[in-house]
Amino acid sequence: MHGDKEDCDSGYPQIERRKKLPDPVLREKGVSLWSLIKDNVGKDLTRVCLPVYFNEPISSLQKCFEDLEYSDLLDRAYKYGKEGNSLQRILNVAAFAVSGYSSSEGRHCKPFNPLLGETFEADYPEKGLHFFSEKVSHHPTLLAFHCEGKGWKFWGDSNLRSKFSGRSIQLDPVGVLTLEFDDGETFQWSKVTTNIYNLILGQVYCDHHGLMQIRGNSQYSCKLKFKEQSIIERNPHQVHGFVEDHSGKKVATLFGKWDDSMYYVNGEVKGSGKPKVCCPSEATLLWKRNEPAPNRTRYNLTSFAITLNEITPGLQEKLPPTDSRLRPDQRHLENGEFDGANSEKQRLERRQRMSRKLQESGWKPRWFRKDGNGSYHYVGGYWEAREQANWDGCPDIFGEFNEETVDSSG
Ligand SMILES: CC(C)CCC[C@@H](C)[C@H]1CC[C@H]2[C@@H]3CC=C4C[C@@H](O)CC[C@]4(C)[C@H]3CC[C@]12C
Repeated sequence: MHGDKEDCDSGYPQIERRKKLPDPVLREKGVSLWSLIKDNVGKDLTRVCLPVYFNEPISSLQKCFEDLEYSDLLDRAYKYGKEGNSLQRILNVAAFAVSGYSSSEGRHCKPFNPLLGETFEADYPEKGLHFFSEKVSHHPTLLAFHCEGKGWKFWGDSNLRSKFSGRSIQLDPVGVLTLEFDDGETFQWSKVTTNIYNLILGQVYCDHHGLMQIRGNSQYSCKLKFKEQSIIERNPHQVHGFVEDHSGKKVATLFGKWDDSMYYVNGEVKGSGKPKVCCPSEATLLWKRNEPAPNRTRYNLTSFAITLNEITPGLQEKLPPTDSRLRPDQRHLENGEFDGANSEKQRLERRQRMSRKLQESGWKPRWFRKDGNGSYHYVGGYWEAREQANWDGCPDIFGEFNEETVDSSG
């Protein structure tokens, strides 16, 4: 296996990960989404209680890590910047910011809404990555994450504002994502608007639109436009934008599709969408989406997403009691044990209703702190605690709860 040796990053252990989800124990019975939605019009989408039929077997803490599938773009951006190539750095950062959307294509299930204090760790030495996320607030629903890669750190918190508008649900992400390279260069951007269509008839799907601005202390900034789909759109999912220098001069043009690939050409190329001169043969490829998973299920998870809820050999003993992988309803769903999944989900949701009280009585996240601007920062210590298998102060959030501690008004 001579080639393999060269491909893998020397020094990083390879972890054998699964290629498919477990085969379901039972067949699932369908449920009408509309019959459930019509009773919930105007409510916060993240808090609507739906049967597990509408869930995919990963939590939003895990889904957050899906945005890092193409983290090698950041490794590349770090190397380029270190060699003094600031333009290549921002081009790769921009491609990374778009690449996170590719996993949403073909997905139509809702991730599990984590319980307050639930966490998720992803130790991917084969990618040179350490990722950690925690649900830091239940009202409003807030997640925070912190990730370290080869030469960079990436962090942020995610909150969604949702609006139901008859034809679709609109999700507006609130908050900024920050990327900091070890040489001190930083970039910040926010995610664009996501719409979910076909809630009433047909297959549910999502689309993304809006302007993404990537800025920081670099000499370059980048503007990317995610084009809103229209009924007559023959070429959906388009992203188009420019890298600009301090004076506002366009030094490179980016174009592509969030579910497929991104390219660039030097200089300014006018015309939005797919400019004629910008056929891929004259442009340079920055990012191309991985092949879809060969063993696709109804959930349409990517090969990368399939690995997120797996408990690889030796991992169970290392996890804190709050990790998403230990959440029983999600595990049941993954195994195709739908009755168990539904009853456990109901039990945990009942339990979750005491979170508001918990939060009001001064509950604080274990691994993140809120700063003056209301954004969350990792306080550190998770991987150190894991090293010592010391999970003091990590509550048993998935177990039975004591009825007396719950407000009977719910
Ligand atoms: C009502 C239910 C059954 C419909 C299922 C809707 C699916 C398509 C929804 C539910 C939650 C949604 C995700 C929620 C949050 C984000 C973060 C955002 O920055 C990009 C889109 C993304 C990743 C959404 C994609 C679409 C999504 C997966």
